[in-house]
Amino acid sequence: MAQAGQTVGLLGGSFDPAHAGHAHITREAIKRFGLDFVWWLVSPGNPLKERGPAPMAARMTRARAVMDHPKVRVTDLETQLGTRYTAQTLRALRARYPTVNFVWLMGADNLASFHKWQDWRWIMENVPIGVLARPGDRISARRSVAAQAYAHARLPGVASQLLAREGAPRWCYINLPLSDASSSEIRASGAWTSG
Ligand SMILES: Nc1ncnc2c1ncn2[C@@H]1O[C@H](COP(=O)(O)OP(=O)(O)OP(=O)(O)O)[C@@H](O)[C@H]1O
Ligand SMILES: O=C(O)c1ccc[n+]([C@@H]2O[C@H](COP(=O)([O-])O)[C@@H](O)[C@H]2O)c1
Repeated sequence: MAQAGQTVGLLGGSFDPAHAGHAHITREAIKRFGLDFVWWLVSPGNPLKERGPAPMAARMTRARAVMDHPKVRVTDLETQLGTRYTAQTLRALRARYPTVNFVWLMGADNLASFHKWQDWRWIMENVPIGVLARPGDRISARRSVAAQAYAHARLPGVASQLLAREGAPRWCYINLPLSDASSSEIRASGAWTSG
């Protein structure tokens, strides 16, 4: 799926359902971080969420309809690898694709709670992280435990093109036109049947 030396952004999510906000941040990440590809990792289930998501097949089908782009692959890699926690997924992907430069991508809401993730310091130390602005979370994310603990590793937004090549620990917060799309709102509206 990728060749030696290429840069691949990983956007993990429940995608329950995928929406225009996911497509928007993916296109922005490709441009701003200069990525060769982005792989969407459609999660078997977020370890921190109690409610199970809609069936995998339905989420994959919807994700492919929302994100049709030559540089983006919608994958069930976490199901294939048997991993649920991001640190485990990243270890497994690095072992499987040792010559690919991975970048973890996430919305600002996830930086705000990143210090609750399993082995979050290992992730910071080993994989560059691109953080995409999201309405409501811009300030809390930049003041978060992870942002403060790794303030020294922050790459300014104007230098975002370097993120994938510079090596960890390195994270970069980018401002972008905001999208207020969210899966929970779509579920609450009744437009998507959850599992
Ligand atoms: N509108 C958005 N702007 C910026 N980032 C987003 C947006 N929507 C989702 N993301 C990011 O995309 C990734 C996957 O998101 P996820 O599948 O959890 O969707 P969600 O809309 O956040 O779902 P929920 O509302 O159920 O929490 C996360 O890193 C999340 O922060
Ligand atoms: O590894 C963890 O501890 C962890 C905790 C919460 C979320 N994640 C990952 O973050 C991504 C976004 O999750 P979600 O449920 O907000 O779509 C998805 O890939 C999850 O597996 C990972």
